[in-house]
Amino acid sequence: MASSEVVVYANGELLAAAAAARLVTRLVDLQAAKGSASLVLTGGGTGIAVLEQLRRSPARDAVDWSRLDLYWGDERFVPADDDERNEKQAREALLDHVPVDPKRVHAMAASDGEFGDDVDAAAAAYAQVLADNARPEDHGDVPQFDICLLGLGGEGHTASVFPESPAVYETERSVVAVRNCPKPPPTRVSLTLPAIRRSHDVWLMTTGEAKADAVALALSGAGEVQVPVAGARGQRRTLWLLDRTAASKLSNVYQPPTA
Ligand SMILES: O=C(O)[C@H](O)[C@@H](O)[C@H](O)[C@H](O)COP(=O)(O)O
Repeated sequence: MASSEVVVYANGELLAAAAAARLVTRLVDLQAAKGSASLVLTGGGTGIAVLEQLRRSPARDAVDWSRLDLYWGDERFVPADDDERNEKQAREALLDHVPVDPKRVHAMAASDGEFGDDVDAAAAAYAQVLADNARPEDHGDVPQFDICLLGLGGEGHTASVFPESPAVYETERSVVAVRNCPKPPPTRVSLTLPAIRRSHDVWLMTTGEAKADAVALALSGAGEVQVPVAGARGQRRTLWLLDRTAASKLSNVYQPPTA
């Protein structure tokens, strides 16, 4: 398993802008190499801020948006038009402004969608979407995502996988329903850690003092049951993109000058 890399930015604004620039370059390189790319989006303030910055980037349309496969790491199980939906926030921030191929945008079901309020059916259906999009070279029922973007919570959750929750113990399924989620809204659909680990690259992006303990625990070898983000590792690369406050409990990492 590759070691983690840490990059610290002076503040959250710079982190989001630099992560967006990094994403453009990586997607362009992937498309140059293999004609397409796959990206897993995340909810949360930092994840959406990166998409906002990507929309505003002068290099944005160097990406061939029509050859990008888009997935979500998790989704709030609420009506499609609810402002809490990660998909709605992603569309407003970026996807409605670029020419993505609708057939290649794989959103998780909403609670007023085809499965109604059956969140287990919604989770199973998304697992099937992943299986349907896995190729023989992926060796399993989950595509080998090129990049998986994730945020994290102060207690160590990532996607909607929380400490000591049923989801964190899941070793077989790629997607699960989450109930009584400590972070509202309470009902969600989430990739599991084994599914996240199918990614080539995992980029963990967060800001704020409140995340510093979880960052330090995850990077110092904490177990994934207590600190789920510690289990969010890429096959090839695990990249932590932090601002100075989120990195404040780390030693021997380069801290840039305050902007
Ligand atoms: O749907 C969600 O809520 C997210 O997927 C969640 O995992 C989020 O990324 C973290 O809670 C960080 O959120 P902030 O960046 O807003 O702190």
